[in-house]
Amino acid sequence: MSKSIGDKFESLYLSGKKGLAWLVDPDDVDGYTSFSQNIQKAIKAKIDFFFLGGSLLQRNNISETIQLIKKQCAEIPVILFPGSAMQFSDEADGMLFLSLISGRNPDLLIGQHVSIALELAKSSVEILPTGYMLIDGGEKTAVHYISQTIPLPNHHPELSVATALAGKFLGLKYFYLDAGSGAPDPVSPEIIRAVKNAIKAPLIVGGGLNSLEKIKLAYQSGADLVVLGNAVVQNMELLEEVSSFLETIHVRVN
Ligand SMILES: CC(C)=CCC/C(C)=C/CC/C(C)=C/CC/C(C)=C/COP(=O)(O)OP(=O)(O)O
Ligand SMILES: O=P(O)(O)OC[C@@H](O)CO
Ligand SMILES: [Mg+2]
Repeated sequence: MSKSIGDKFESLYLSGKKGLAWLVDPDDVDGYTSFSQNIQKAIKAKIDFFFLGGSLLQRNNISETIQLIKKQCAEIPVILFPGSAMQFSDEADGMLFLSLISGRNPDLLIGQHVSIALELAKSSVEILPTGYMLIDGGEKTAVHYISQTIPLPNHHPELSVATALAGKFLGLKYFYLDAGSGAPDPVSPEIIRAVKNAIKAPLIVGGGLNSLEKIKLAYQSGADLVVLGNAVVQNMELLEEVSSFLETIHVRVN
């Protein structure tokens, strides 16, 4: 792979272009045929990254899922978005090395990281040090429950800014604002805007982005990379809709 994933994140941030990631839940990967068809749709929609992971995975099929993706497209990077250190595969291109800085659960700030560090050092998986911040999306989501942490309020930007800045001062390079999967309210434009202005670094946004309008608003507020999970499970065509929208703005940017 020519450019590193970190470089790709940086260039989205620096160019003002917008990226799109599809979050694949390995538990949902059942039939080879239907998954293959969806991969084809994702390729056609020119997604930038596959994200792979879940709060609570039931099956041990991460490597198998990566192989299915790689068989059809070796070019689009597969990035682990792990709920725990157990969700590791050295067949991935990269791993969001998430530290849950919105919470005060030491295991998710540093514990899981220690348990996988030696294995990561031996692998060629690219490590992406990421400040992961849960934002209140109006409902308790799986990530809130599993992490046993309290999300940041969705309408109090100073708290999110202070949290993100602390992460930046600790050396984290990328930031992920997540309202939690299937959240009724996505991360608010004011939080996205305030965090982006403060950190001046690549910003990933996800959780509850289930319509083109919500996705556009996230991009316009400062998201460099949007992550879509549940909405795509319901309707694969959303990837194509977002892609068409991105083509129009990319034409305007250049
Ligand atoms: C860096 C290492 C080794 C581990 C990270 C450990 C951390 C900080 C985890 C954060 C807390 C957590 C449980 C995150 C999970 C994030 C994730 C992959 C969510 C995907 O969505 P789901 O919550 O599975 O959605 P569904 O319920 O819709 O499947
Ligand atoms: O499934 P959705 O709501 O798109 O959320 C994606 C991801 O950001 C959750 O961690
Ligand atoms: Mg899941």
